[in-house]
Amino acid sequence: MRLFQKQAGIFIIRFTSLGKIICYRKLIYRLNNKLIFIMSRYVQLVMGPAGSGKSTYCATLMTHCQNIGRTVHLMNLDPAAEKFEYDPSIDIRDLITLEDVMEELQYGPNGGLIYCLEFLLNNIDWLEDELGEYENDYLIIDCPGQIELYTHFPIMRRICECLQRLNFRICGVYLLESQFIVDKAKYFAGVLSATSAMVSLEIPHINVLSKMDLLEPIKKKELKRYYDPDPTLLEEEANASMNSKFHNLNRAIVQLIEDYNMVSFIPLNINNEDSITAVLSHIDNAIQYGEDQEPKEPKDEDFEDFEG
Ligand SMILES: Nc1nc2c(ncn2[C@@H]2O[C@H](COP(=O)(O)OP(=O)(O)OP(=O)(O)O)[C@@H](O)[C@H]2O)c(=O)[nH]1
Ligand SMILES: [Mg+2]
Repeated sequence: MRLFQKQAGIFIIRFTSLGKIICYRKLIYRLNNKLIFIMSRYVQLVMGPAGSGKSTYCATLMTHCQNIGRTVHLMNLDPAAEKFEYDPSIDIRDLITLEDVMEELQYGPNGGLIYCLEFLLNNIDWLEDELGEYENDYLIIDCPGQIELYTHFPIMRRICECLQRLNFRICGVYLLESQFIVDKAKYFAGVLSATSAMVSLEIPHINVLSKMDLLEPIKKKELKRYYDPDPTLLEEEANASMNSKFHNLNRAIVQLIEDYNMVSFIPLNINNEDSITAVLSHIDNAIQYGEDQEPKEPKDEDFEDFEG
């Protein structure tokens, strides 16, 4: 028997990292004439370019969370995904698959993917049903690798709005491959794509440098400068290695990076437990995980105390 009775919701107003205001609903339950807040639900939206290591990151986090006793669920948003180390609890392929769209509508892979996600938005009640009203929920969402989904189509934004309506606190986790970042031009390109996702989604956001285990020690040292770099210094270095006609562009990018104050990256070595713990604690901090503990449904023996 369910002991809690849902009573109402109150609206909480918070500021995002961009200084924008977000508003979410917190449920209030009644138990023996006492009103109790129910803890928010949490979600990591794992994004990044194709092949950046999103699915591997999701599997690594699932294993890590199991080891530390945290219950998390995988959700797959990639209609073209083939297989997963962990079975997704929610899977867009149960609604629509890229293969069917390409076969039946003669779409190419990229157009087909956009079609699938727009189909999801047009059937958002399917997603809402799948997400349900579970308490104490923590989801890790594996997203497709097409960055246009986060940058110029409002698809991911609408999915985030749906999650926020259902009381999820979302952290965007944007993966970039560490090998590419040591090249300044690629660093700027990576920062721009991550900034674009952050600005369009307006959710707490962290950048992760993936595949650190593949870097040679000498490159790792070099990369440290990029974790929290001085953009002006980077501009000087980039200018030194680029044609002068790009200098104004470099200046503009550096200005943008400074304005949004988001140049920091967290390195992730999936073979190192401390590295995984560090990434998770940054995310916990961003979504204030565990800040408000949910009242657990009392066991029979505890219940006698409640009744006095
Ligand atoms: N050594 C190493 N390989 C990795 C790591 N992360 C991913 N890979 C490899 O990189 C390739 C791509 O990884 P995925 O996790 O499938 O990347 P993805 O971002 O999910 O790719 P898409 O879904 O196609 O966009 C695979 O061959 C992985 O085994 C990592 O941290 N270390
Ligand atoms: Mg993947």
